Amino acid sequence: MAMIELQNVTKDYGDSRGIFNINLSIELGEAFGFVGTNGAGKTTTIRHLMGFLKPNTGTVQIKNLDAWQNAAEIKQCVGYTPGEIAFPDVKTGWEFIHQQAELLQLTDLSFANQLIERLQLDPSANIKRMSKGMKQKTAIVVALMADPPILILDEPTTGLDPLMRAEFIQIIKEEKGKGKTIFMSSHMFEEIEETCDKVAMIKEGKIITIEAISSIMSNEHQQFIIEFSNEQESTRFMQEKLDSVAISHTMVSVNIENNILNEFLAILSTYQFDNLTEQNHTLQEQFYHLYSGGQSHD
Ligand SMILES: Nc1ncnc2c1ncn2[C@@H]1O[C@H](COP(=O)(O)OP(=O)(O)OP(=O)(O)O)[C@@H](O)[C@H]1O
Repeated sequence: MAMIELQNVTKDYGDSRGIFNINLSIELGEAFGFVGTNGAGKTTTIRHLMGFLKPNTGTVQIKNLDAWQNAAEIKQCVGYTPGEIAFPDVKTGWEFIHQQAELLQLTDLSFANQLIERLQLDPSANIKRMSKGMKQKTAIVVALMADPPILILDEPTTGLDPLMRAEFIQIIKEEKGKGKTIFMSSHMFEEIEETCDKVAMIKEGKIITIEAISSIMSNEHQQFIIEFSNEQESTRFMQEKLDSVAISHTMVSVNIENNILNEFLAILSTYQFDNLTEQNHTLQEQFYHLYSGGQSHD
């Protein structure tokens, strides 16, 4: 069952800015990562999920409810951290936490207290004087404290130091273990690798790939960087029917399925090259490959 579903969603801000024909489906209990460069369209997509934006075309649904029309109802079952945290007019972290608890009709703050302790947050601090990391921690506590079945997190670890980021990852793993459906954008590839089942990459407002993390990390394909002896050789190699991307005038990144490895090596032996290195299978490597290659997933 899809808990979060976007079908053909477009929000066109003009000048090729916005999001275009977005299709995403996040199943019950799935942790789904969302990555892309600055301005790629992550926050715009997430704001549609929260019913803050109405799409020009297409449908956005959470638990089969229209995200725009049923925004109030949806908020009761979604924990959300915004990309840009702006607190209402409250003095302290505690005041904000209590105010949000009241809105959620939450009387038991024991989980909030556990999170506060684990994230080493001092909620008595003046909210206006809080550092970016402290504000982020406060937003995380509020998003998670009512134990909602769906978490929508827009770059939740921005501003957290490495220790706190590790603690956050642990918390998210535990939330996933409870069966939560999680949609999380991030610039941190490792945290998506560690927590998510699937990842979608967005580039210039369009989804360029959706893949299982396990398949990205698997050894079904290999990624090589070849440094050719000169530009002519690299240009000639780019004509081969292989999944290649030029990194520089003489360097090429190539994705090779294991079953054509021998064929690839035979082809390569007809070229002059100075260096051949195998890359690790990581989300970061996949991201660079697709971003420079510009594959589309319409
Ligand atoms: N209200 C708006 N009016 C006009 N353009 C907008 C508006 N909101 C966003 N955009 C543009 O839409 C594009 C996508 O922006 P968005 O904030 O969704 O990107 P992002 O992937 O979240 O980026 P970042 O990683 O920097 O947070 C950008 O080109 C942005 O300038």
